[in-house]
Amino acid sequence: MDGEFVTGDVVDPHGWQLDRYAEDFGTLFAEYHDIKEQFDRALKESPRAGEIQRGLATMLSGMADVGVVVTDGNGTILEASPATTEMLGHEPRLVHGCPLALLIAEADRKTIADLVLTLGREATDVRVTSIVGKALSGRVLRVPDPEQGYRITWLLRMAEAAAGDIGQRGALFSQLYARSTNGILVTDAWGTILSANPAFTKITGYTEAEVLGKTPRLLSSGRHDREFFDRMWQSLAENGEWQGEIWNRRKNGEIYLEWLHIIATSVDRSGPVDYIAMFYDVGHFHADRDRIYELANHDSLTGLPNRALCKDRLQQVIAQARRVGGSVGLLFIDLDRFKEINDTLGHAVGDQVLMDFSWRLVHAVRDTDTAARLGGDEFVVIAPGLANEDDIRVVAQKIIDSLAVPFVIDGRDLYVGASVGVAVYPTHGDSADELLRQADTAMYAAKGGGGNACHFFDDTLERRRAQRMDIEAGLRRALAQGQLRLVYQPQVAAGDGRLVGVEALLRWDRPGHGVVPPDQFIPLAEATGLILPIGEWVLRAACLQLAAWRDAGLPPLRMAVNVAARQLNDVDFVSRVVAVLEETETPPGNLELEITESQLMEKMHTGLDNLKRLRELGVAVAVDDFGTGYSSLGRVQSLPIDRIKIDKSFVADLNVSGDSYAIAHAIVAMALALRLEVIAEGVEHAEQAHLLAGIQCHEFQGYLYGEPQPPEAIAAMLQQLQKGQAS
Ligand SMILES: Nc1nc2c(ncn2[C@@H]2O[C@H](COP(=O)(O)O[C@H]3[C@@H](O)[C@H](n4cnc5c(=O)[nH]c(N)nc54)O[C@@H]3COP(=O)(O)O)[C@@H](O)[C@H]2O)c(=O)[nH]1
Repeated sequence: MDGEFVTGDVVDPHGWQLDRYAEDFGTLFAEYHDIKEQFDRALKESPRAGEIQRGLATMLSGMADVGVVVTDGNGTILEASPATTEMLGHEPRLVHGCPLALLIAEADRKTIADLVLTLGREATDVRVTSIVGKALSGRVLRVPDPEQGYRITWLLRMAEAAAGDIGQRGALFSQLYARSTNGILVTDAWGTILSANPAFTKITGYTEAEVLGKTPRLLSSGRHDREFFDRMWQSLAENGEWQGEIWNRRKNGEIYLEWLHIIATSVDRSGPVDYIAMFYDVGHFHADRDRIYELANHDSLTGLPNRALCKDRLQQVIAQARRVGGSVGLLFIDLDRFKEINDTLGHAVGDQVLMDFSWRLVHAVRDTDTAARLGGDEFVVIAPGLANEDDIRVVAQKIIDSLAVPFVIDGRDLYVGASVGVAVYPTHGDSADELLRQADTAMYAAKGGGGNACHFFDDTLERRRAQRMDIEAGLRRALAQGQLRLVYQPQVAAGDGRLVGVEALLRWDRPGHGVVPPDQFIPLAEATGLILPIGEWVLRAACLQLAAWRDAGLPPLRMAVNVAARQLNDVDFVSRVVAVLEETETPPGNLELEITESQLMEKMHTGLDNLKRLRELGVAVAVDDFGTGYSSLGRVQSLPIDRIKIDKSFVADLNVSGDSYAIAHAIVAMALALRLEVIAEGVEHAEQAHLLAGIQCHEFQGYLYGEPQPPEAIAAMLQQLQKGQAS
């Protein structure tokens, strides 16, 4: 009867209907029941059925720690006691009809098979590991059976922990298995779930009991196609493992993403393998990752792509254009007067303007274009396929026009403009960096022309940009290497030509370039912010010079120092000036700050506030280049100033019947009315001085009285003055 079940079905213990051991648990369960029913029927039909059942029942009852498994001569399980559940990973009723070898770990299956084939009448000791990793030790008995030839009774016990290291390690692994936050699932070679740990339940919502005997397919989300699983199985077959992200479905229907690592446990690839699947829910990692990606690639204020993503997109569209011989238009946008808004109304208002503008920008361009914020008030638009100058100008004009309507923030109408620089791939550059640089250069040209305009890149701009960069780099070194110095131009009283003050004027002794005049580098220093350290250096150097003359016993002198807009609007300006005055022991009344009329015409809250505070401290304020900015009388009246400097352009062509004379006259009259002092600059000829004195101009400055000169020359003049006063 070997190999033949009582009903006539052929049951091979080593090839036990494996093809029927279907993946699907339902089928599997049905098969077990089929077999069990057949066995039960066979028992009922047997004349000794009652005796057998009674014997089994007696033997199996009350053996809580000893598992008893009865197999036929082929090793097919006929009966199993309740205690085997934990050892073999299945309830006794589920293992009926199953070859015992299949419930034993791969490595020990041969031991079981050999025992079944060779077992004599003597009891034999056995030590194996079950499929669910339980170390088992016990005794095997061959019991004669008149009907079946013989039966084999396996008396199994879980191996004691004291049995050695393996036991201890087993205990550790058990803990790991039970307490791991990773879900762990063990399946046999056919995917039947043999065990699942508590974390599995926590993640999927299924208890172990609910999944035992089923396949992992019950977790399927349906999101992966056949190729996905083909690749997984291929990797398992070739490498013995697979890992990756997989969408699965929880018991409550929710789909989630897990990181899954499957290991094939077979050492010997020739036989069937078991699989251990370990996984964890990576949903929250993904949420974090998405957030990190968002932060890394998008501007947090406007939500637009940031510089990094912009560059990435630009590289992509350039690569695409290169492949198909296409083009890419790049528009570099810088807001005009934005800084003023930021400085005067604060950053919250500035931020609102930037947010509103980004919205307008996105709506001014096509969906296929990318609008990005590079930082500050700099934006770009990447327009794939755009190369024609007219077409690009249309886009640029739309952007400029979008700003025609004011931003209404906190009930205030705020107007900003836009300077747009354009560079085109491949005409102006063939890399993202180059194109961005060229468009930036073109933007500067648009801004230099007064703003609210579009300018295309050309080679002249590139040369000018290179020059600018050269000056900027040189200027940084100049400050550090002491290449800056001050010269001083006399200011004299109109009545007697007495020296009353000097204007400190900056010079840069640039190695290899000679003396660089300030108007060649001050605008750049302002644009780059270098004016702040440079301006502070000038202020300190001028005050130190005053101290040196004072220490030399020379009479006190007014020192006029030019202040750039950026300095004046710096919130720390007052404290910096005060610190220098204290440090150099300069009386505030000896210092005069020169600001241009155009600076005063700008709406500068911080700047005006700074001036007021400094005047309260005793520092004088003069308005430079007066007459060029068309200030109204009312405006001048409200300003915290002491002196007006008539611009040298009016002085240059002064004659009694000319416009300049009329303007100079009006300026002096206004100044006198407002009780302001007046100094005329650029006085080169005695005739000019004569005419200016005639209209009651108080002081003169110009080549007629002395060019800007080194401190020693001024010291000599002061000595003369001293002598004159003494005699
Ligand atoms: N922010 C700062 N600006 C500064 C500083 N030092 C100078 N400057 C500004 O640079 C501009 C050019 O200055 P500079 O080349 O020194 O020219 C000055 C005089 O040399 C020139 N001048 C004086 N008298 C005459 C004259 O009779 N004829 C004539 N053609 N030129 C003359 O005028 C310049 C002084 O101008 P102003 O300041 O307006 O009184 C100039 O705008 C400087 O302000 C600095 O440290 N910081």
